[in-house]
Amino acid sequence: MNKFKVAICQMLVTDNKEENLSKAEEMIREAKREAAEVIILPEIFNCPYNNEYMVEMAEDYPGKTTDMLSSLARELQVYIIGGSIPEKAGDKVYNTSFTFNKNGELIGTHRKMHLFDIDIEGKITFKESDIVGYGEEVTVVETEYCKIGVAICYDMRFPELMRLLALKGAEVIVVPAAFNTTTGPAHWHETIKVRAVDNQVYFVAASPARNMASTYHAYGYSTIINPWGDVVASTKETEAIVYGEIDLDYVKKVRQELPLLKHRRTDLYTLEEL
Ligand SMILES: O=C(O)CCC(=O)C(=O)O
Repeated sequence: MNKFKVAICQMLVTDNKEENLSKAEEMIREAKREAAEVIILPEIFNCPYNNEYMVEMAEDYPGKTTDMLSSLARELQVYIIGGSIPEKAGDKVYNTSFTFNKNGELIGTHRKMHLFDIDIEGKITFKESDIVGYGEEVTVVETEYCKIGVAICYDMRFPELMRLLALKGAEVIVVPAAFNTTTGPAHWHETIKVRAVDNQVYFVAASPARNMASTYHAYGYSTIINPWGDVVASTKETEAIVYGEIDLDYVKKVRQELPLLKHRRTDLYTLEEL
């Protein structure tokens, strides 16, 4: 089984949780009709990406959103990488991605490790760490196809983490993300391309659609890049499902022809997970 089809549901997220969940369900069902086997949602898909909403709408695991993802995965016999949601754990909130296998079992939980605390003069200020706790684990999930590294948005700006995912065996890296109309045009395409090329993986970056009625204007442009750096599939800022084929033989081929991972000078430098 060296090929499989992935789908990114680039959905429009509003401040109505019920609407967001129905939209996610509708798009997941549509992706299944198109024979996707791994279906991916964007970062913070059940509420707006905004500190007040994230606190107000945070859910425990298991909860309404994760129950829905799990039962859809089981019913439709697909993997679901459930974007991310604000997860309540005790008195903390995390920005967390839950992954379910075809039996609806939870096979991965990634809590965003790098929090988006930025202040770009005259453009955008965001301080996620005011309300979100730091994740502490590197996440690689085992699927029947291959290992998939999962990280969330700002996490992808840290090449060390992306490299660790590849060193832990990931042949695909999936990143639910929500760049914005300042950092998106500046860095989105370049970052996902270079992470794919550096680590010789398929890189799947899943954004919400842009909602100008919301306080945070997501960039959109969900994209799948292959290990050579070619765009497999992409879209613009409006709602859409992006489909692409992952070819694991191609990962092998690129890694054989240009053996970057083997040519690292680990006698001179190392990268380790503590
Ligand atoms: O890195 C960026 O430019 C955007 C990051 C972000 O929006 C996030 O981490 O949610």
